[in-house]
Amino acid sequence: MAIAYPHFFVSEKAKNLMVTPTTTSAHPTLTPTPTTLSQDELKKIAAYKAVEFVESGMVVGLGTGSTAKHAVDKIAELLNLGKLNNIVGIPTSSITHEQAVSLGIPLSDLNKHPIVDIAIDGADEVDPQMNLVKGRGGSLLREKMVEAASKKFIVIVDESKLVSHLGGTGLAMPVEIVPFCWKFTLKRLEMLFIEAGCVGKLRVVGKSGEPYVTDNGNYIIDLFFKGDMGNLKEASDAILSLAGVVEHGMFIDMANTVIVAGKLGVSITNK
Ligand SMILES: O=C(CO)[C@H](O)[C@H](O)COP(=O)(O)O
Repeated sequence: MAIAYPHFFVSEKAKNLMVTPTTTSAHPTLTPTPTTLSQDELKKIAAYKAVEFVESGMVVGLGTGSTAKHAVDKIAELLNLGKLNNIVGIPTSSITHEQAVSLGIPLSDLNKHPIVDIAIDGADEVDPQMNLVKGRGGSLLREKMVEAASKKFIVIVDESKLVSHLGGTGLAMPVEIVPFCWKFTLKRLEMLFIEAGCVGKLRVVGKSGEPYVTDNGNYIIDLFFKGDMGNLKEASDAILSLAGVVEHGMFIDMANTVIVAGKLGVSITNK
């Protein structure tokens, strides 16, 4: 269950950073009446705020999803206006690659740029310790590679993504696996969390029943928990210990900054 913001998560430090509806000068183009903001407008506010941290000459990890898309759009806009220069983007998925190419953002990869100055990406869940679930959009592996290589990883979310603990929403915790004998891997994943009533489902494309295939040619098993999956680090280690698992969608202790846009304003929390 998503936790209503700002009853938790917004630290005193973050509260001081909240942009109230009256501080229009801080966001001259981003402050319509807060009560009328849609979820997508909140995503855009968080994304635009994150782009303020991007400086000319930086190598920038470009996230994936409907929130990160706004950040990519904004970076392109600032490049076109000459307000940012010499940016190199490292896309975290083929879809973001396509978006960035269409907008004229110069791109590279981790082979050529192994150190990323800043990465900006959305998340599916954010807990009070700034741990994340990512990958409901299917790009968790490249996202994790790029974000692990980043000096600063900024997470951008609307307030609906805030949770008290990961996996407790009953929504999917994605695991990328190799296609070979995927049913066997699915069963082994379920067995790891049998006490938490874990059910795994192969992600499929629409109603076709065809497996969803990631940018890396793999499948995704979505894990659903009835109970608590327990200690995150232990859960992570257990999942990664299974042969056939490529990566999972828990991003533990990776985010440096979380920007949350909610009806009351924007909070920025740094680790
Ligand atoms: O992890 C992701 C994609 O793999 C996305 O960041 C996550 O799913 C959030 O997406 P959105 O911004 O559309 O809510």
